[in-house]
Amino acid sequence: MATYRLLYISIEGNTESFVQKLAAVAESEGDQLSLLALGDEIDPAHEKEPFVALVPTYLNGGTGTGPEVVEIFTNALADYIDFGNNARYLRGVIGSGNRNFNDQYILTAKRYAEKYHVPVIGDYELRGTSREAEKIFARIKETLGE
Ligand SMILES: Cc1cc2nc3c(=O)[nH]c(=O)nc-3n(C[C@H](O)[C@H](O)[C@H](O)COP(=O)(O)O)c2cc1C
Repeated sequence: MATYRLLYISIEGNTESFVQKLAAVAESEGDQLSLLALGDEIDPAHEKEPFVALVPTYLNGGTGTGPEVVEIFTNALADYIDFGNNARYLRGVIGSGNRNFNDQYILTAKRYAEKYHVPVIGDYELRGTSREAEKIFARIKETLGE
C-alpha cells in the first residue's frame, strides 16, 4: 500500500469530483491519497514529500495563448507551490478545462509545466470519467513512485 500526495484547487467542484474518482480508484487498488485542497483560507506550509498538482483552467482576456491571457481564481494554488521549497517537490501536473476554449484548453497546467519544469501527466474535461481516473491514477503512481 502506498500513499500519494495530491494538491488541487476547485472553484466550482469539478476538480473535487475528479479527485473523489481518483480516491475511489486508489482505494480499489489498496492505495491512499494524501489530499490538500487549496484556497485563500489555507495557510502556507512546507511540503515534505513529492506531490502532483491538479490544475483547472480559469483565464480571461485574449483569445489565444499570448501573455495577455490572465489567471483568475487559481492563484492560491500557484502561491502555495511557490512558498518556501514546495516547488522542489512538484513532480507533475494534471490539467483540466473545457475543450470549448480551444487553444486555451488546459493552458494553466501547460504554463505550470513550463514554469516548474515538470510534465503534464494527464488531462480531462470538467468532472472527468472513471476511466480517465484509472488512467491518470496509473500516471500518478509512475510519477510519484510505488
Ligand atoms: C471564467 C471561466 C474561465 C475558464 N477558462 C478556461 C480556459 O481558458 N481553458 C479551459 O480549458 N477551461 C476553462 N474554463 C473551464 C474550467 O477550467 C472547467 O470548468 C473546470 O472543470 C473548473 O474546475 P472546478 O469546477 O474544479 O473549479 C473556464 C471556466 C470559467 C468559469
